Amino acid sequence: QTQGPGPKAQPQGTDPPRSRPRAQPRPRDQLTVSQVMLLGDSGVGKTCFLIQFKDRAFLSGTFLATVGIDFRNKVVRVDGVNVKLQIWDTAGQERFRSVTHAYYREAQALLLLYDITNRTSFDNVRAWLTEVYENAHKDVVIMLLGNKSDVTGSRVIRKEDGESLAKEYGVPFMETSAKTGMNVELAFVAVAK
Ligand SMILES: Nc1nc2c(ncn2[C@@H]2O[C@H](COP(=O)(O)OP(=O)(O)OP(=O)(O)O)[C@@H](O)[C@H]2O)c(=O)[nH]1
Repeated sequence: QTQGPGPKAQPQGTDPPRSRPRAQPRPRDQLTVSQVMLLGDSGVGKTCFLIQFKDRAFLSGTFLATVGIDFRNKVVRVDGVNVKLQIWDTAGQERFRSVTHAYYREAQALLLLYDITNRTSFDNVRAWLTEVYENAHKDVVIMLLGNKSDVTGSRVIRKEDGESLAKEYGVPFMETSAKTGMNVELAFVAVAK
């Protein structure tokens, strides 16, 4: 004769049922915070680069030089992990250098921009890197970006020149456009990674 369904007898000698373990946050749900600093000469497009990343917008024809430092947050997902980027947009003008210096040490990543239509901004990359090596944390992640790559007529810095300068300093390089959005997200994700 087969037994019908019914409550199963608790086997003798077994442990009492335990309460369910509290769910631990999986690594993919954790939020990592990283500080990223935008550097480079005044007018290379740092503020536009940040606005393009944050809002996917480009304010054409307007140039309001940053005063001191400004910052915005954005969360990016890298390899299944959420990374909150705290992005500091620094003033490129010399007179604000002492303000921005104070932030170097806290930065975990630096995006150093030059303008492909402006030779001086490219030549000044060496001076920016000297400042970085003197003031930033030794493990800081640095990336060199040739911005305004959407401009074709007045380009004065070839892509190869940017690549070889980056190679000389052992940093990764990309050409970007804060206007079209080309490589903007990619650059932030690369440093977040
Ligand atoms: N065509 C083009 N113009 C750009 C691009 N990025 C910025 N600009 C223009 O360049 C000018 C300067 O841009 P900003 O983003 O204000 O420059 P910045 O580096 O933040 O300048 P500071 O705040 O003084 O350090 C503005 O007139 C922008 O419209 C780009 O990718 N392509």
